Amino acid sequence: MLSVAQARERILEGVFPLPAEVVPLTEACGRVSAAPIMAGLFNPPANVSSMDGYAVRAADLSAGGVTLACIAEAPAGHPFTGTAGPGQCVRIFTGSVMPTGTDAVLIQENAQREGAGVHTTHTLAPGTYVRPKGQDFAAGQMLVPAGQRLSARDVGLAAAANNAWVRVARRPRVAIAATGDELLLPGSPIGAGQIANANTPMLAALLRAAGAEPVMLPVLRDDMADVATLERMVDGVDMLLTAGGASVGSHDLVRRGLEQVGLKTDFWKIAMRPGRPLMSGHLGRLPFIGLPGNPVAAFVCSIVFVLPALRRMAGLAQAIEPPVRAILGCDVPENDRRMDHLRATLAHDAQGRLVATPFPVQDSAMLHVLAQSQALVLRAPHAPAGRAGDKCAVIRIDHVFA
Ligand SMILES: Nc1nc2c(c(=O)[nH]1)N[C@H]1C(S)=C(S)[C@@H](COP(=O)(O)OP(=O)(O)OC[C@H]3O[C@@H](n4cnc5c(N)ncnc54)[C@H](O)[C@@H]3O)O[C@H]1N2
Ligand code: MOO
Repeated sequence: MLSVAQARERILEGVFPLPAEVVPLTEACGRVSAAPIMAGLFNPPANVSSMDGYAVRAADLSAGGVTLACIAEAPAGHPFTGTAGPGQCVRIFTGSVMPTGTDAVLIQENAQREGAGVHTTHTLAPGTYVRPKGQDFAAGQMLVPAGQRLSARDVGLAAAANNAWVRVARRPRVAIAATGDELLLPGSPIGAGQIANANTPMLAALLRAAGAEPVMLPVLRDDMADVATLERMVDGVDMLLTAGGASVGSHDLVRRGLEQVGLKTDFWKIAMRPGRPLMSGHLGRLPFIGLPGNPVAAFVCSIVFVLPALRRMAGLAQAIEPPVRAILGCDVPENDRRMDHLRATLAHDAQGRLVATPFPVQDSAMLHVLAQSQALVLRAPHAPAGRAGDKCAVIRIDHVFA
């Protein structure tokens, strides 16, 4: 059986960066830059004051005190067009362009205004309270490289650099089809043997939080012909996910149903818990991942396989997020040959270390446990028993909404 790492590599080899689109800056947060964001101007655009006060010539200020002639007032946005000569100053404010001839700012707290005169006993080094032109960035400078998920900070930076639009990777459109005769829409009257479909809403939410556009397909019956109709529902999508019908039961027909309409299965079954019956392949050129039906397995497989594939589609340099170091909060038994992903809470101990404590029952149908978990503790195949306090690696699942 393939290892988790091998399966993920195979999936990543079969997906490619999507074309770019141009979006208004206000829509850019969370998107991935598809071209470098460049500075269209200098910031600040000129030498500007960082305080309210008087633009002075530092050489004019002497230890014994001096009275300067205030020749103009130049608020931010209204630069003084003249020149301040020796013995002269200009009333300025935070953000005002430094008038020609001045080189320092006397803050108003250290000055006494006497009619047209400004008296001070303070001395200043040249450059005091002056932000030099381009201190933050220069015109033509690259500010954000391509292939980076844009933060609110990046949006502020791009705006300051006079960009109204940014080029970003198109959001991947991901079709999701749950399978199972027992599934009904949440909120339906539930009859004997029926359950509410948890996977479609959960996966749609996860995908949306990861920057993709979920396309929710109808629930498929446990019937090969019904599964085969999927082929007609995936026009214009970038990836197809199914959930359920992946295992060996005679009703688990996703693989066989899709193979009838051209699915080329790359692999089926991997050394992973939860998620052994994971499938992967291509339907024509469309990447396909068949998730197991148990909702916890479907979620964990999405974190481990689908999100990296989406990162690659978005053009992010790092498709696989490295696990985080933690220590175990309780003993764990030795592992078998399947890489395990134990649902766990996270806390900090007295030394500030991250402590991951797996739940005692790790059934892959227990959504309440999953919802209370903040991390998946990774247990390598054949890992020996672990003791509370031992180091471990975890995948955090407590980021916003995911
Ligand atoms: N004889 C074997 N049986 C099973 C094996 C095996 O290797 N040999 N593998 C087990 C493992 S591991 C998993 S995981 C499951 C995966 O099975 P399927 O992918 O075929 O999923 P289903 O049988 O369709 O459903 C499993 C379980 O999950 C419930 N389910 C399915 N879809 C949803 C949904 N959208 N919302 C809520 N719950 C859902 C379904 O009712 C079942 O209870 O197979 C094991 N069996
Ligand atoms: O993958 Mo299954 O989820 O171990 O139950």
